[in-house]
Amino acid sequence: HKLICLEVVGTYSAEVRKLSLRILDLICEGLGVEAGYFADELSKIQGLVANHYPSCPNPSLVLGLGGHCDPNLLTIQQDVYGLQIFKGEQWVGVESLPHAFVINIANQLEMTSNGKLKSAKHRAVTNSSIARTSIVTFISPSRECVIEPAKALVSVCSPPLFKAVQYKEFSDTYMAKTHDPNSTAVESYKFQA
Ligand SMILES: O=C(O)CCC(=O)C(=O)O
Ligand SMILES: [Fe+2]
Repeated sequence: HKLICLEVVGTYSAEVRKLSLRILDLICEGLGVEAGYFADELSKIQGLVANHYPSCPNPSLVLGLGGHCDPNLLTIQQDVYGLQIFKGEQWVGVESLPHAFVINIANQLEMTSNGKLKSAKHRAVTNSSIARTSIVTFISPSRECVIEPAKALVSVCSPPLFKAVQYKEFSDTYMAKTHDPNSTAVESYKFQA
């Protein structure tokens, strides 16, 4: 079983990587940033997480995973009902489409795009009848990578909104702020207006 699983995970991860790089190139095109901008250090690390949420007798009292934005660059997960995004000041369920992926913009896309893209706040709710497993891929910068707004998006009229920071420092700030209701890691690297 172990060997089969390794093979499946390997194939899945390689395909998800290709998809991610394609999506990132489309994002470059949309932003007006040179193709391949995210292809090296900014997307170097790929992580795979399986979250398992047992069924819960009282879903209104128990969240699967509390509201958060992901610290990495781009998150790709297979679509299973239970994911919600915070939109228009309320939690909205993500419609479940068979064979579709959900793509979440994460913190590093917000900072590199100079705020043009916003990290999506999301959470997972539990369900009283069925258990749920979500398979989530995190595309992240290398720890040494310096994150800053892309030069192509910065000008006199559009000054940088975020300070440059090494991803390992950002990650430590993110961890330190996980239970801070008043500010986020991204906010701590914003230039004060
Ligand atoms: O299980 C889910 O649908 C959400 C998982 C998630 O947001 C995460 O692992 O960061
Ligand atoms: Fe997440």
